[in-house]
Amino acid sequence: MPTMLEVSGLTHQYGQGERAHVAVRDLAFTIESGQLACIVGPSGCGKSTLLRCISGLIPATGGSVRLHGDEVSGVPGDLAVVFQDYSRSLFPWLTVAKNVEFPLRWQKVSKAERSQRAAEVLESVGLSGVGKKYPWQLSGGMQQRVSIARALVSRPALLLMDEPFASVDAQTRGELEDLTRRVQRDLGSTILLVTHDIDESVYLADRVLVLSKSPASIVADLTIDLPAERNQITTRESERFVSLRGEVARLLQSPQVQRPGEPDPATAESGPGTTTVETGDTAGTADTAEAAARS
Ligand SMILES: Nc1ncnc2c1ncn2[C@@H]1O[C@H](COP(=O)(O)OP(=O)(O)OP(=O)(O)O)[C@@H](O)[C@H]1O
Repeated sequence: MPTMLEVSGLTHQYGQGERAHVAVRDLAFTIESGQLACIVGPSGCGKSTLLRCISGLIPATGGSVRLHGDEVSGVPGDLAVVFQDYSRSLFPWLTVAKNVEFPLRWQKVSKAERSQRAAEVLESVGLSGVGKKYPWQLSGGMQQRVSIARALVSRPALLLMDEPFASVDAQTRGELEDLTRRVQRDLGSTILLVTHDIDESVYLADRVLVLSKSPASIVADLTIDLPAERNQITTRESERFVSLRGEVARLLQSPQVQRPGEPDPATAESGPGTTTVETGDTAGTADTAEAAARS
């Protein structure tokens, strides 16, 4: 599979001088075309900052982001983002169909094609027949489906999702997870999704990237070798799922998972023997990090 996203040495620092805060440091990873990768990391570690840099909303202060080989220096036309807060991202004065068509207004697409594509994509997220309603007439889960449809209507090369299911109830969350995997499979979408939820990351992903605490760096890059067909009950009960979930949880909780040269404050006095995990080069880090987590 060709590389869709290449992040190299990515650093982002907010502010200058005494107020400077490095949110992400020297991140490097690639996402292949058609892959669904999840990012998990502790609260405040820099996940949203990473997505903002990838989407071109804020510039990297170091390193680079490439989308299908082109350097990202502003918001790329073929990238879409789904945010957690659907109620603030949909326009309440536009119908569902007009919300979904909205991104096509900047493309050379006729009015007839706009409405046809909106209808198709609404059908693909299980919302055919609601195009004439307004967002506020729909449930939260349905509104988030509209947001996903709107993101997909322009057939983006990369779909970024920032905690997309954090504001819906558990059952709707499961339905939206399955929808996301179906969309990835049916449309061949490349998806990078940030979540706080370890189970969700394992259930959804082909790969899970585990970030360190702030400033974020990659401490593990796990391949999720579960069968492609997933089921909310049987997959989550499977031995492999439970094992992978434990692996991610151990990585996240491990006090040993520190950046090189930055000892864990809790063990700083212990000197040699403090375990560190290489960052930057993601290859092979999972085993090292897991070993750190288990030691
Ligand atoms: N605009 C900003 N100016 C200065 N600092 C910021 C800004 N945005 C974020 N930060 C800081 O950068 C760090 C990373 O923030 P970010 O929102 O990227 O983390 P996150 O992992 O997405 O957090 P959460 O999991 O809580 O959503 C935090 O310490 C945050 O306070």
